Amino acid sequence: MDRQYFSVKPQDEGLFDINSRQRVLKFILIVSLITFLPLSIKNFVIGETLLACFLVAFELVLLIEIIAVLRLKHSLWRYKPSLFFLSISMVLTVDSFGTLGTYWVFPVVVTVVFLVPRKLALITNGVIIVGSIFTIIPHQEPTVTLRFVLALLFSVSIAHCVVETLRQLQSKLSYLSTRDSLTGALNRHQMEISLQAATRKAALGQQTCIAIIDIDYFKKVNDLHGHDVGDQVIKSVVELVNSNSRQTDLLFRLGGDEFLLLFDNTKQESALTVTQNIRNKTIAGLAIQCPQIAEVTLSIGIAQSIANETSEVWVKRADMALYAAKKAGRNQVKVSVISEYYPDKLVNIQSAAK
Ligand SMILES: Nc1nc2c(ncn2[C@@H]2O[C@H](COP(=O)(O)OP(=O)(O)OP(=O)(O)O)[C@@H](O)[C@H]2O)c(=O)[nH]1
Repeated sequence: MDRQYFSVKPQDEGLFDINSRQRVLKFILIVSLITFLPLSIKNFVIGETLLACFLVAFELVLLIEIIAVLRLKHSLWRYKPSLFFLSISMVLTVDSFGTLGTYWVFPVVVTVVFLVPRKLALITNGVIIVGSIFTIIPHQEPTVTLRFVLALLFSVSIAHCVVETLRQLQSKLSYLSTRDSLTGALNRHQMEISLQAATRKAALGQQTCIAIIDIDYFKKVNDLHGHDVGDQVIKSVVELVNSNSRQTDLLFRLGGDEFLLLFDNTKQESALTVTQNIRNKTIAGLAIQCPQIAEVTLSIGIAQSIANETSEVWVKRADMALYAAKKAGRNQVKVSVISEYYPDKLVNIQSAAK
């Protein structure tokens, strides 16, 4: 169950999440100012004007990009211009200073592997490595150039292996820390984050819905057939909900046999159709996957978002609709309708089609 929201392609991203990335970016900015700014001034003074200009351009673009990330929380150009100026600066450094210039290439290519998303790192390092090999040839004996090439490839390969291992570990950890281990549904912490985001969107006028889904008389399933069959029923319900909702809808396990489905930008009528469909398919679907279970049904409570409502109240309304569905005899969907006296008379529970 790789829902779009959480398949943020960690493998393709830089190694750091947005919070640690902010700390790393500040550090990079300080280090690059301390190292590259004096270098640019020195190159202006000794007459290496082209190299000095590229270093200044790199510093400037990086400065703008990092400030944008820190302030706006997103990158302006995904670091492409700064990486372009950096790669050209490296090639020009080797061209101007020969072997001395190659000393800069090693830390730069390794840093690029660690900090830049995989594809961009490959392109940047490709330009730096190929460019510096061609420019070092006139400065060096072929055997020395060969050593330089081998040492460079060795450094990049080792860095690449380490980063790939870390990315895979990061990806596994991120999966484990966001999911419920039995069903693979997202956990409560993720639910709080997603509901906060949804309420912010609701405040801006985008309406969406949540549905709380609960298996009816689930205790009896455990009591009659055992805990393992109970687990299988829970997993089957999750599979059914996932296969009957969109990739952009998110399913969270609230606990036990209760789940919350957050619809992406969906009106109440559509949420009702989807949940009715899930409810209808549950009985047939479970009969195939858990043949020992005669019948398992679902009760569902739906609530549409309201501008400036807290996520707690929104969930509470869905929960009240679910309670009404249980009270009305189970195996049905109920929708929470806002009374005109909201929030004093919080909700009316309106019966939906059985
Ligand atoms: N097999 C299994 N059972 C669980 C799990 N988590 C909670 N339960 C059981 O699920 C049952 C939940 O029952 P309730 O929701 O309180 O009640 P119910 O029998 O479903 O009845 P209604 O919800 O009122 O229709 C309890 O017996 C829990 O012990 C789990 O991970 N696996």
